[in-house]
Amino acid sequence: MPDYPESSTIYFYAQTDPYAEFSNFAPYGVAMDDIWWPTVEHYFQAQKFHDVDYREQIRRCSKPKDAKALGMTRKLALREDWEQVKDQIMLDAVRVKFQTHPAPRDLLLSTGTAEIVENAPMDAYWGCGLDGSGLNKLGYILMAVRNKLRIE
Ligand SMILES: Nc1nc(O)c(N)c(N[C@@H]2O[C@H](COP(=O)(O)O)[C@@H](O)[C@H]2O)n1
Repeated sequence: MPDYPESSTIYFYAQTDPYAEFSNFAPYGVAMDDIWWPTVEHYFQAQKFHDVDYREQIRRCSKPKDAKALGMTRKLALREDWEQVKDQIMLDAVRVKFQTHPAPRDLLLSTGTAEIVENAPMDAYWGCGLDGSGLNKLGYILMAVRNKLRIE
């Protein structure tokens, strides 16, 4: 594994690009409260809703992009506390993913102290957005999980 100088930045996004393992769309399942979710994306999108049947419909999607599409619907009400809980939900699921699967964990640890950025053009909250000025919340979560894995 290469070493990364402290100043380098690692970008990830599509499943065909380097570091695709860092994406929530990557095929690494997570067990959350004894339920298995095919990807972090499936779990995250389902948590937007209280409706148990709809959550299960999302869990059963064959592709993460389909899970995301179901999560984007506003035909069903979002849980009222979503804005307050979504960061913690994401952190918990991403942490479980990297605790569960050695391949993405080893890749994450190999990045040293490099900055990690989700290069998502349409997402200025979890990613850096079109002009790079987005909040990159998922990148910060990955860096926090990396720190935690190091001390575990
Ligand atoms: N691969 C991919 N495609 C997109 O279109 C995306 N927006 C993302 N980013 C991920 O989307 C999730 C956030 O969804 P919400 O907008 O909050 O419903 C989150 O997993 C981002 O990492 N990725």
